[in-house]
Amino acid sequence: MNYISIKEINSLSKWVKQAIKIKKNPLKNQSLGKNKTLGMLFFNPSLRTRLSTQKAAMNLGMNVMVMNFTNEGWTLEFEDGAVMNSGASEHIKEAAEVVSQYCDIIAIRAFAGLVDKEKDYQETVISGFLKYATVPIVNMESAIRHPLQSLADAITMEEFKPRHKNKPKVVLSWAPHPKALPQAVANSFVEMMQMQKDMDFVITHPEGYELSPEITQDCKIEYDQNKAFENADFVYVKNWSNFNDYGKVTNSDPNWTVTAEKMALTNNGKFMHCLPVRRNVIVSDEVLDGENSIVIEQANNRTYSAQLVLQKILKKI
Ligand SMILES: NCCC[C@H](NC(=O)CCC(=O)O)C(=O)O
Ligand SMILES: NC(=O)OP(=O)(O)O
Repeated sequence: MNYISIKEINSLSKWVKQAIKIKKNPLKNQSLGKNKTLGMLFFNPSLRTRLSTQKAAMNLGMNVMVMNFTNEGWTLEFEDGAVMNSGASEHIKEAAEVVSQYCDIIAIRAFAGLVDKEKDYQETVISGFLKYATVPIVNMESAIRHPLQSLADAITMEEFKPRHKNKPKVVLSWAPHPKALPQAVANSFVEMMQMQKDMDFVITHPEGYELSPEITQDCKIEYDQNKAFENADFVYVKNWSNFNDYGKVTNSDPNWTVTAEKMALTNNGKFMHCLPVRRNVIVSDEVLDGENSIVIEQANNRTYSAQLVLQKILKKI
């Protein structure tokens, strides 16, 4: 079993319940991972993913090895048949086979390069590991998906959803950012929301900032952010760079920053963000520090999302 996309989950509501159960007693399965090794490979920086996944593995009694490829690993080649006479020192074929001998599970973080859309949306790095590794692979944010994050988001919404309402309203809102960021978090959030049975979902972003239509499918899009916020129970905020004008920042309109005035349009809505977040660019201090901000608990749930995934894989190996 691999965990590459949230679509791998057969019943989201069951998984969320299981994760909440783990949260109540995280050390219950301490012998499950005994003498098993998790290898965590990072091609990009991380705080939450690195520590929460390591924590989850430790809760299961696993050994953990972490490697940063950004400045410590050989530059890898992913193309079959490549003549390796320039930058890359090692082919994914050897690298993945070798790491598989040291680890029982390999977890990988490799963001989109945001230059070559086709390459990013083909998931070159994670596909290379899937092809050549001989052990299960866990996605810790690939070019186009962040399924450990969206599982944690689903857990968080289950904990905080208003009990009196049978169909909470959830808004995914784009917000400005100075740098070009991947679409992965937004893509996985959309895919997770499509699996929710009893939630109203709307995406809001400036015109031209549409995510991949293959991801959003028939999701409702509202270009007026204020309208989208009306009566929302959850506001999930995230910047992404342009998918059509690929990887470009074509809009940095501060009117899209989430402020207390905008949150006042909601149904006492909760504010969510995967973090790290740029204060007073994505969201005002007032909202982020306010009582409806659930970002810290959301980050806490990353441990139980990762623990559930590792637990399921360990039971199968
Ligand atoms: N894993 C959570 C988000 C990671 C990444 N954010 C970032 O790179 C933010 C960096 C900055 O704000 O400088 C993203 O958007 O996919
Ligand atoms: N939310 C998240 O994935 O955070 P990190 O990038 O710090 O791991």
